[in-house]
Amino acid sequence: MTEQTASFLDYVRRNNPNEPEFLQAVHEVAETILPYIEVNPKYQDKMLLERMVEPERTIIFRVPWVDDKGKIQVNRGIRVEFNSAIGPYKGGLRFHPTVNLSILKFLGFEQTFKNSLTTLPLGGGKGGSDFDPKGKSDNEVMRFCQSFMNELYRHIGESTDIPAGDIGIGFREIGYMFGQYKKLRNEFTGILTGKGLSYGGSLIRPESTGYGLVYFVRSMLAIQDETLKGKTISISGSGNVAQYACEKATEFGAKVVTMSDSSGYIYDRDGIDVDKLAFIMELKNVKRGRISEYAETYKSATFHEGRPWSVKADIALPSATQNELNEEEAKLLVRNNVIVVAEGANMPCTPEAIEVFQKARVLFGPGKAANAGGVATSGLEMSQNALKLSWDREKIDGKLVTIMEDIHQSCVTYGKQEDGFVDYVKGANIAGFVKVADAMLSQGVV
Ligand SMILES: NC(=O)C1=CN([C@@H]2O[C@H](COP(=O)(O)OP(=O)(O)OC[C@H]3O[C@@H](n4cnc5c(N)ncnc54)[C@H](OP(=O)(O)O)[C@@H]3O)[C@@H](O)[C@H]2O)C=CC1
Ligand SMILES: O=C(O)CCC(=O)C(=O)O
Repeated sequence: MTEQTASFLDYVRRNNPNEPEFLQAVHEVAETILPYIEVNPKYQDKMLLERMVEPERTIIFRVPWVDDKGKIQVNRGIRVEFNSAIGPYKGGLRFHPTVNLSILKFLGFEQTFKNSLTTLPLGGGKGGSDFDPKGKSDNEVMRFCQSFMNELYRHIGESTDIPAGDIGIGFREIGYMFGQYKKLRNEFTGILTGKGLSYGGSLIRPESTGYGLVYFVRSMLAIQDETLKGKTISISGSGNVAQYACEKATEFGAKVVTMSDSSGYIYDRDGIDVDKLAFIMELKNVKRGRISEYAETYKSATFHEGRPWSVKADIALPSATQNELNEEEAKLLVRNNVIVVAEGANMPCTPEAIEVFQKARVLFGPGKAANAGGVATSGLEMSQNALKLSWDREKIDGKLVTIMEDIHQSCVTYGKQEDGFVDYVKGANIAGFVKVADAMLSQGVV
């Protein structure tokens, strides 16, 4: 680490004590952006990174609700409106007991760069609550979502801030929040993305993060003259991103052998085919069950505690949560000859794990590039809402493919080393930074 980076990180640490995830995300960006600023006079002495690490606004609020026993419960709601230089704040909401300011700030900071990479006019934001939807009845989830929106509605709008889903939020939660917003404002506008098709949602949005991830991996492999056909893939998570990454990878001829949840992972030596994936979708999205039930149903599969990274695979797609793949697990993957690791989740690999991959010359796709297909398709949902029309699947999927290929090209442009190896971390950070920085310079000190 250079002296300049160390001193910048000291400054960020002092201003944001007890926020380890936020500091981790800033560290990764600072290591590539500060040297870039150093050789680009246009960006010097403008305090650009200092401004970018400070959210434009953070809203913290009480979310009281009544459970099915008539008892009053209280959770905390947060929305971090990080950066609006290139468009209105855009980013998901997460409902999970681990949610805190550090996690939402790391997500909002990353989102700013990711949204810039999509080429769409989207600023960065993130929000959520420490509410745990797991084990709650539909009515409890509805009452919580309504209470959450009772405060959030003041701060969002189709040209201001447009939240969406993330961990713990699917169609059900988006629907309840949309309904409450409409009731409070008496207006039908696209203030959330990831909506149901019957009230302004977009085709392909549910599939887009997982599909986009696989399109990105296809581009990474293509520059090595490789394809997905016949590759073995290890995926973590069994939620939205993991499910559709599995679907598209299988369609492209790969064999997905693992999926997981917070209780452990399943290994299916024959691969998770279309029918088995349909079982997982029903299990996770409708029955809200545990992944271990897969191994009770399919003889080719076994259930294990822990995480799937000891399983031999050509490609690893961590798609559950932050810091779910550490240095030791990275070494295991490298020992098993992994050739590509691409992040479906946000920051799933620890900095030490990333170093292991890069030293071993494993192609490593950071989340802000590899999982940008979700927010990009949210941008397409916003366009359709503004135009008051709906595009068909082919059109949206075609745009998603183009966006992911463009993001990949931006990473290559800014990240290709002299020996031809592509440092996707550097490429994604610089490409994301340049557009936001240029807009901030044009708009003055605001
Ligand atoms: N949805 C989207 O469009 C996008 C999502 N992402 C990122 O992708 C990741 C997954 O999101 P998504 O699929 O939407 O979320 P879901 O809620 O649909 O699924 C999350 C999955 O991760 C597992 N998980 C959550 N926390 C942990 C944990 N601490 N340890 C192990 N497993 C865990 C869950 O298991 P369990 O059921 O046991 O909790 C579940 O299988 C997140 O990092 C999110 O930020 C990134 C871009 C867009
Ligand atoms: O679609 C969106 O706005 C949110 C996507 C998201 O939260 C993410 O990219 O991490």
